[in-house]
Amino acid sequence: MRLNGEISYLLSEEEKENERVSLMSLSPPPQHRLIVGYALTSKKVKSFFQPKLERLARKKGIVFIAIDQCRPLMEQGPFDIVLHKLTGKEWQQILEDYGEKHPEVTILDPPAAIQHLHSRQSMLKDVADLNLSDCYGTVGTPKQLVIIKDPSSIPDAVSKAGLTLPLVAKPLVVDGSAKSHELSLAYDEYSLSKLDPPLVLQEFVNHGGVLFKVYIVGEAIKVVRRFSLPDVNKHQLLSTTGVFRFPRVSCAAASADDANLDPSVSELPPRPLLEKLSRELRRRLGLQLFNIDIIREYGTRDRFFVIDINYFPGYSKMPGYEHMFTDFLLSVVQSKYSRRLSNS
Ligand SMILES: Nc1ncnc2c1ncn2[C@@H]1O[C@H](COP(=O)(O)OP(=O)(O)OP(=O)(O)O)[C@@H](O)[C@H]1O
Ligand SMILES: O=P(O)(O)O[C@H]1[C@H](O)[C@@H](O)[C@H](OP(=O)(O)O)[C@@H](OP(=O)(O)O)[C@H]1O
Ligand SMILES: [Mg+2]
Ligand SMILES: [Mg+2]
Repeated sequence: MRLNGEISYLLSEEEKENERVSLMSLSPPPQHRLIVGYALTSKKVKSFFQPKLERLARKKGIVFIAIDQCRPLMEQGPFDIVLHKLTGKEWQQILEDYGEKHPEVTILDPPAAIQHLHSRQSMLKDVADLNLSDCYGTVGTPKQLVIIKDPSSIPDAVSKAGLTLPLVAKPLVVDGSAKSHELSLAYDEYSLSKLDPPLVLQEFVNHGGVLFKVYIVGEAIKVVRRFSLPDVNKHQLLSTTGVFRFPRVSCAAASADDANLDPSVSELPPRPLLEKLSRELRRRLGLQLFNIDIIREYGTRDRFFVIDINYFPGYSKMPGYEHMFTDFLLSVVQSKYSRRLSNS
């Protein structure tokens, strides 16, 4: 938190008392403002800054300031937190330089950690390594294969890797563009050579047409249901050939939370399992702001697969996001200050 635009490293006794009071009430003392600089695409600004977020933030003493990408970041601020979702090496370097020069500023999240989610090859690695299995269930990833080039080699590569059809073809790189979300479903081996690498081929897992999105904001998690692709039965598989593009089903505004669904399909994954998964992924990925797409294998109660992880997703679609997000921003700065207080 800033006091008259200065970094308040050395606190007087009175200031320490103010900080203590504010820590207890989870809001900054009145003369303090929590300054959050943000660098987001215009699409993200529009979806994220809903009036209810702006109102609540104002009430809690949080001020959002747009980072001017045409001016050096070093000349802007001071900020307590930098919130960002931009891609590109240049931006990554700017943020890394800024972080080195301003270690007192929390960068959400570190660019190198976000980078890990920009490739569908590395994205699910930590889930696979985690190999989570406990009394609540198992969490794995679908079998997948990366194809860098040469579409004609795909049928052979797929059969060598022992992948079972149908396969979901996903662009390898996830860079926020519409193209990186253009997915297709391939029903037969021959048609695979029509695909356009670089891509990831992932086994399609039947899951009853319902997907769970687990939104993570620091330590808080919230899970919602979304409609997903319908199951593919044996008959459809044998009688269908070709590669079919499909729209961004899980992103549609309509949620499946209120739909009248088969409980064996729609029952949320056990909370302790999701908490463990989220905690572990936060630690392994080094990220605080992401969501996980998870499905339950049809016909099972407790076999789950993570199919996608998104950095700084569409939080405004999550009920109550304004509370979760503002509490998180305050807690980030307050835990930083309580550490400083205990060291002073
Ligand atoms: N392995 C799979 N098995 C079954 N369905 C899948 C699988 N992979 C993807 N899907 C379906 O395709 C949809 C899109 O896949 P995915 O989430 O990987 O793409 P995305 O473009 O990254 O999505 P988002 O908009 O969440 O970023 C999923 O929501 C799900 O309905
Ligand atoms: O919250 P979910 O349903 O997961 O969907 C998000 C996607 O996963 C994100 O990839 C989108 O953000 P980008 O378009 O900035 O990548 C994000 O875009 P948005 O923030 O503009 O809504 C969403 O589409
Ligand atoms: Mg997804
Ligand atoms: Mg995604």
